[in-house]
Amino acid sequence: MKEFVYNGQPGRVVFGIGALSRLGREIEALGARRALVLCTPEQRGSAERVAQMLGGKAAGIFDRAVMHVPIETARGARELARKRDADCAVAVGGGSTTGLGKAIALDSGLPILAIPTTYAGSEMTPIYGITEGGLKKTGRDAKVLPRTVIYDPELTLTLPVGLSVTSGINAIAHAAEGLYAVDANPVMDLMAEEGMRALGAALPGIRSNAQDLEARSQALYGAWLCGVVLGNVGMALHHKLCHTLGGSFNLPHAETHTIVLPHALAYNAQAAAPAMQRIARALQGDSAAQAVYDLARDNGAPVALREIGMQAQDLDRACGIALQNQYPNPRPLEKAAIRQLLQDAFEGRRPDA
Ligand SMILES: NC(=O)C1=CN([C@@H]2O[C@H](COP(=O)(O)OP(=O)(O)OC[C@H]3O[C@@H](n4cnc5c(N)ncnc54)[C@H](O)[C@@H]3O)[C@@H](O)[C@H]2O)C=CC1
Ligand SMILES: O=C(O)/C=C\C(=O)CC(=O)O
Repeated sequence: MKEFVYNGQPGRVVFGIGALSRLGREIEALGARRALVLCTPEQRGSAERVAQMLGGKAAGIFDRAVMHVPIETARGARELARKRDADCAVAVGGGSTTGLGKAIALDSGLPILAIPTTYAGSEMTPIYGITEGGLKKTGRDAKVLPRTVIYDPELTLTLPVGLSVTSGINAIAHAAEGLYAVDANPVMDLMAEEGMRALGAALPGIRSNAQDLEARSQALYGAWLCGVVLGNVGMALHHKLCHTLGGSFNLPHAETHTIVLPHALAYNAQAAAPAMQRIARALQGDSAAQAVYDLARDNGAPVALREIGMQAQDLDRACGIALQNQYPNPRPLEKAAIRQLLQDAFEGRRPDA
């Protein structure tokens, strides 16, 4: 076995159908008295329910979370937290809402209680992202890691099937790249494989019945494990490509991950063979790249960048940006091969192996 370093990350997880009912006790355990509730405009109803459960401990609702945390939104939320004398942020929603909570925590150190409603996994990471002047900056800081996470599968029943599938594959991407990360370790490998297995089994169940609570529970459990992997080890080519396509071409986050992952895995297939075997085993396929592609296609997800708004004339520029500030990757980044990868993803070709 290779030498490795494992950093345990503090954080309390409460998991189960109906777990939201424990909110009051969890706020008390954090020692909080005034919690600011965060959400997207679309999830205002869930935030109101949460605020009602908090009763006198609710410091208000900030309902302007959007993707990639624009600095103006972060400033608005920080200002409201100060005005209302909040000593805790409760983020109810997906990665955008958790990300807003992180922007507050980064500034003030306020603890976050996260209630995830997608499979993005941000609640398990010390990674934050803030967008200013059209540029998204990401970083790691222990103080943005949520202190408590309540996973209640009932809250995911309303997540549309399409987004459930792509968000689940966003989570799978964290685990897949964690297996070939420069700082991979055997503990994260176990979580990565189990997380992918749970999601790979759950997504077809959700597709056939979005109200299937057992499938929803499996998916959320898988998302948790995959999020832990993202929070513990570094990411590689796939995440770099998705950050390029999302950040510079405004492509939707989960869909972009879903489309790019098979091609990033095909690119790394020879250089990271043991990781590929584990991914294929977890998803019950013969090849990692094809198994991810089939999971997306067979469950109605987009498989081509051109389906989600990418323009053919932007592929050269995307390739150029992806080659700058490279993340460590098992196979060196070769310009012609990366350009071909983007072409394949643009057209939605099923990888050969
Ligand atoms: N820092 C980190 O570790 C990570 C950050 N992210 C960030 O998170 C953002 C993407 O987060 P996502 O969760 O993919 O999307 P999101 O949080 O933007 O949610 C997408 C849409 O789905 C709605 N929604 C969420 N849960 C729902 C539910 N249960 N029922 C009905 N509607 C629901 C939201 O209101 C929103 O309109 C990106 O900005 C990405 O960069 C994603 C993963 C990890
Ligand atoms: O952009 C961020 O907030 C940081 C990480 C991610 O979005 C992870 C991902 O690409 O899913």
